[in-house]
Amino acid sequence: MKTVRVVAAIIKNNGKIFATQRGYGEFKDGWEFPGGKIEVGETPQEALVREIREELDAEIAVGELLDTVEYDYPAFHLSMDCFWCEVVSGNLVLKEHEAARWLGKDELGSVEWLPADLGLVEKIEAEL
Ligand SMILES: Nc1nc2c([nH]c(=O)n2[C@H]2C[C@H](O)[C@@H](COP(=O)(O)OP(=O)(O)OP(=O)(O)O)O2)c(=O)[nH]1
Ligand SMILES: [Mg+2]
Repeated sequence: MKTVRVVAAIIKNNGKIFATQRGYGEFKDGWEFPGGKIEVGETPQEALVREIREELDAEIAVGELLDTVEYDYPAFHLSMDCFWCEVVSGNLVLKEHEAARWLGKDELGSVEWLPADLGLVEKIEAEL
């Protein structure tokens, strides 16, 4: 099976996490952490800065790696590095997503996360 290497931003502010709802494609309407596929020649951190510019029109500071999610979808293996991040500038404009919410510790279970994200969400909950 092919492996898809992805980076995701766990954007935190005031104890809340920024969750986004996918606006197109196979996983449309599923909730995720913004980010995307690492391109050839990029470090994971560089890819994440680029993806957040593209998807949210914002500049972030990439902090520590929280987890690397390994998950088998029917059509591919997902390997996703998930970093704690903070917004440095910009207003988080939804360029590709259909919705977004800031979720506190007790609200993390209130959206329909993509299947690969469930373990990660528990880990975030434990650390918030
Ligand atoms: N960004 C992101 N992708 C996730 C998460 N969970 C999860 O299973 N995925 C999957 C969905 C996609 O198959 C893949 C990442 O794709 P993506 O659609 O964000 O990639 P991208 O931004 O580069 O978009 P595209 O140009 O390929 O359409 O990882 C998550 O929390 N965040
Ligand atoms: Mg994306």
